[in-house]
Amino acid sequence: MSGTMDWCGATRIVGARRTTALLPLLVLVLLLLGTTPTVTFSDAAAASKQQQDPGTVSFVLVGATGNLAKKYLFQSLFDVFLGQGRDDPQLRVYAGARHTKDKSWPTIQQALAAVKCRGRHGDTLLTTECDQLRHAFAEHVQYIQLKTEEHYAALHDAIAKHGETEAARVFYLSVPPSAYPTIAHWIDQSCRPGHATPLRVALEKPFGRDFHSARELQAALRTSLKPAETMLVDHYLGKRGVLQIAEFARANRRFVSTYLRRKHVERVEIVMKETEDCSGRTRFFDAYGIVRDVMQNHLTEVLLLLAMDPGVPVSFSSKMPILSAMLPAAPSRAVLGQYAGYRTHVAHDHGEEVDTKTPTFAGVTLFIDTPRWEGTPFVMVAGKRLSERVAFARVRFKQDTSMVCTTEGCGVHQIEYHIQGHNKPPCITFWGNFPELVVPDGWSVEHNTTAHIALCPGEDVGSLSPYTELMHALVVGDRTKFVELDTLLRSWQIWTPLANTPTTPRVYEREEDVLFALQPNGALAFGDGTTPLSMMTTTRRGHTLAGAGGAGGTGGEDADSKGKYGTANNDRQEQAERTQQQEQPERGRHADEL
Ligand SMILES: O=P(O)(O)OC[C@H]1O[C@@H](O)[C@H](O)[C@@H](O)[C@@H]1O
Repeated sequence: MSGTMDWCGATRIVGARRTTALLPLLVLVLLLLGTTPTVTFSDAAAASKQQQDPGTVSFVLVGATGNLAKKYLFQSLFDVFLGQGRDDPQLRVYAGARHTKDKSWPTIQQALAAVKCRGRHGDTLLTTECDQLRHAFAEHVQYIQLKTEEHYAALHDAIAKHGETEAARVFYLSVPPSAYPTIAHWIDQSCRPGHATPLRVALEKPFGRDFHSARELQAALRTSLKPAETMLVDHYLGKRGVLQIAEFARANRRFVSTYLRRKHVERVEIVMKETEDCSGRTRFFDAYGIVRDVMQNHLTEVLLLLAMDPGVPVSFSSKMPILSAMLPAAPSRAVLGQYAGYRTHVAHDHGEEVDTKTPTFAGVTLFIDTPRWEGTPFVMVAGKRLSERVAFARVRFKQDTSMVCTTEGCGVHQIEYHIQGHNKPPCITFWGNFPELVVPDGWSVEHNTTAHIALCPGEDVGSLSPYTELMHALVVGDRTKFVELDTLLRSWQIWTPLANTPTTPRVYEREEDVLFALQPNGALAFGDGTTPLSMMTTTRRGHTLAGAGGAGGTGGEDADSKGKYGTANNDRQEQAERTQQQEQPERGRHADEL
């Protein structure tokens, strides 16, 4: 049920009840118009047969002995398995790797034995019940060697042998991207399902390292797979904190389209800070750098969700107009840094000194040339070995905007979309005098002081980890949580000018060394290490963008302060604890690093 909330926090229930009341009227109108579809006996029989047999989803995990599979994919498949109802297609998992079964199977068995019962369907189970389910899941997993085309043909036969109605055939390629074209070719030639069964092939990042390499990879795949058959994974699209952006906008279309636009917004900040360094993974990282590693993909997706028209569903058609209107990321509007010690890590991983200029930190201003956003800076910040692990997006409003000023004056007025960090569940926090907000279905309202309010998404089935969300989406065929090849290419077009321009990054010992300021023309400039400048601070008051006015960076401080979640009920507390567990950073999670 939706509710609207005025600024003082009074919630009035609207929406759902009104829709229910209108239903009989709608049916009557349809009947009078004669538009009700006629259901024949055979349709009904077919429908009921279909209802009885939802079929089986064949889920082929290619690279099943790799890190990603061990750490995330088997667990997420188990989460999906636990959440399945009687009407859902059953899951049959084919775990594939290049070696023979006797070599690979022990690793897979270990991964299967380690899966946990968690989430709404798992948390309340007794140990014995969980053991039984783990066992039942393992029964649904079978090993298949996948090294040659013949192996793919054998897989095809093995699937057919079960004689089940195949609801979908899914391949998850957790292998180095250089192997994608060959595997896609083998799938196309020897392991395609019948015409009635959809084929979905999920591909991990990195997909290219610039526009040209991504286009080449796309062309190589297009000879084997149709665009509708490829689903590009960006695990940020499975994060609760990212999913909430579009959910909020959907329920608050009027608010978003009225106030989240250049007239009111001073700037938008998208920040992802990590405490981890790159030691042990510079063989991958040094060839990519922070811009390619997280900005071109994760943070661009967050930007798109914030900037897109709230009235349309998340899809190619909602993202592409924004991407098409984005100006290329220009070196003149960027600051780049490299943490001190990075070269030592590279030398250690490569076994020799390398004169590397790869950035491990970047701040970049982007502009979207549309009537809604023209001239509004979207400032992205990402970096390794910084002071805290946190990710958020923040909309800062102009100080002269009446809608964000109260009779007491204009303080800091902003909306912060918390994605992760600070051991807090994802919520959207509002500072300022905002007009009516709609509380989306299943969300809760958290009050702190009269000045702050947060809308928090409820816990959804499948929202345990981003990979669970994505696995579920793959099984049901929900493309909205994946990246389309064409939008990816456009994103590379935007980022390639910056990613491919040689630069000398500023070496930083501490985060203070890379604080920067936004100039009126959108350019960014580093400070001298003592002047408080940056918007990337979430925990300290007083750090502000030069020239932006007002105290910056108050979001985290207030949200962290005592009492913010002090009234939280147990559910939310548990959710925070789970968030904490998930927030342990992972190293080398992607296919390239297996
Ligand atoms: O924020 P998360 O979920 O830990 O993801 C961040 C990671 O995302 C990956 O895509 C990058 O390759 C890593 O460098 C980065 O650390």
